[in-house]
Amino acid sequence: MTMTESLELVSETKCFDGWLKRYKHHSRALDCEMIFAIYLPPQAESERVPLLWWLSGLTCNDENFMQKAGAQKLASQLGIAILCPDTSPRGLDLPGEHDSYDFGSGAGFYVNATQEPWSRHYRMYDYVTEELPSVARQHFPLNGRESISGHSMGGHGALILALRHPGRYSSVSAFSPVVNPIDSPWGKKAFSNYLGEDKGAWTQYDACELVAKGASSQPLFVDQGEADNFLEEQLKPERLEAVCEEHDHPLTLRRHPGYDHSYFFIATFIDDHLRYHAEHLHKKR
Ligand SMILES: N[C@@H](CCC(=O)N[C@@H](CS)C(=O)NCC(=O)O)C(=O)O
Repeated sequence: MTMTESLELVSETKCFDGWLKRYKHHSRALDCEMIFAIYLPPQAESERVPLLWWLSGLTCNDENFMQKAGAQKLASQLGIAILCPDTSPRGLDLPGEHDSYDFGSGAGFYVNATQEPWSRHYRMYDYVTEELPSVARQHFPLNGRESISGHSMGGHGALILALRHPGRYSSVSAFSPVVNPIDSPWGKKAFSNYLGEDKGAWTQYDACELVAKGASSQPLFVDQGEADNFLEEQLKPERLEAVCEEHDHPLTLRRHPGYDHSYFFIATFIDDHLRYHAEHLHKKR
């Protein structure tokens, strides 16, 4: 039996004939109060609509994408809902949690932490794959079809969730993803603290490792700016390209000269991603 979760409406704003709503709820997976945002297109007033998950990057919450990507106009036309979770548990004060931008609050990395004190709350993998989908199904007119996308740490999240759940997401895409976190400074810092020093436990959260393992054959669509200041040290898209090539895994990797890591890059290409996801979400089965 599933319990109906209660949601508190934080705000609602009409936008391109649909509604942008923010809700607060108690997360059982994270054991704290969380806020998420959902854009409901106008079609949701009379029918069930498909859902695009958007996972944001370091320092973000549920608002960055909704305020900066400019996705609502086309999502409204295409009849797609978009749900943005926050990027970490909130309202806690664990030791060191707020000391740096790339670890702790705003930096949950979409993993289930196993190390104290993080393991009590930092279970973003379960939150995004189990708890929030169940909340969304209970409260919104969704038709059960889902796709997923994200940026940077959230691009990593989108790729690993899709690779680990074959058949669940109709399509997956990412902007500037951390494709090989087990070998990037951001990933090493997060995984050693959340998961411990046993690197065997890290590989289940690494897109390159999952592709090498043949976890799923889902095509990957990635956009990367060539003027991104995190490109060489943290993101390393050439690693994903090489492993996909070696294992014959379908990948579309577009490199865009001059674009950086910011939401201006995302806003420039978000329509391509929305159309890509709409094509898969609306496909007749
Ligand atoms: N030092 C930068 C690094 C963090 C960063 O670039 N975050 C990206 C995701 S990895 C972002 O989306 N920032 C929030 C925004 O641009 O709205 C900062 O603190 O903003």
